Amino acid sequence: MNVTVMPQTTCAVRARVPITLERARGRTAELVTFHDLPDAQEHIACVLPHPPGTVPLVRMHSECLTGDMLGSARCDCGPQLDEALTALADEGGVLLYLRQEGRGIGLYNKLDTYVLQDQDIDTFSANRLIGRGEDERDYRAAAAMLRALGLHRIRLLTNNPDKVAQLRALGIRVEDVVPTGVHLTPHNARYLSAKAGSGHTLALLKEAGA
Ligand SMILES: Nc1nc2c(ncn2[C@@H]2O[C@H](COP(=O)(O)OP(=O)(O)OP(=O)(O)O)[C@@H](O)[C@H]2O)c(=O)[nH]1
Ligand SMILES: [Zn+2]
Repeated sequence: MNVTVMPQTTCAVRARVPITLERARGRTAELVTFHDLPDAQEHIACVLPHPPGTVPLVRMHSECLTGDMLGSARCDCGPQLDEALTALADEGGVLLYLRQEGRGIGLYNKLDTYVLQDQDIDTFSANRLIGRGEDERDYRAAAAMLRALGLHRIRLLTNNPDKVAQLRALGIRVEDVVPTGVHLTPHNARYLSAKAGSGHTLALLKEAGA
């Protein structure tokens, strides 16, 4: 094994592990692990080199086991992850894969809300009905990871204005916001519609008539 793990007491890079990713056009990325992240979760950064002197593209992707791994059609997470990996393969940048399953409520709770959503309750109201917040995520760990990677200026790939606002409040210079695509299908139309209603910039969704 050729991985050096360096002891640290503040949030810092712990190790960089090269890995070839079929979902990133077969490019080799560095998977970066960290010491002392604020929420003690095992978040990772997936780094693809960007041209020196340019502001890197960053995607903060919240874990969705059902969408990212199983290809669930209920949400747009899987296509968004593929879109991000393809863009990062093309121009370089960083994917922060954040262990914030179910917008922070966890996998089992998310699956419980699916049962409610099948009774015509939207994704945000369903969270409230099980006693949780509509969106429990914060991006302190993401900001710490970016700092540990030496990235203070970024372009952020998202349709979620809250991610931009939180990162800026945490001292990261978000110089540009790059919209993600609108991966609309008959299965996720209600989900995307609820996201648009909660402030996500999904203008194309309206054009698509959902
Ligand atoms: N609680 C809950 N979480 C969900 C549901 N569907 C997907 N998620 C989670 O939502 C997170 C992704 O958040 P989204 O609201 O889809 O998108 P976003 O990350 O806020 O915004 P973008 O950066 O534009 O993609 C992931 O952690 C998913 O696990 C759902 O129905 N209920
Ligand atoms: Zn999802």
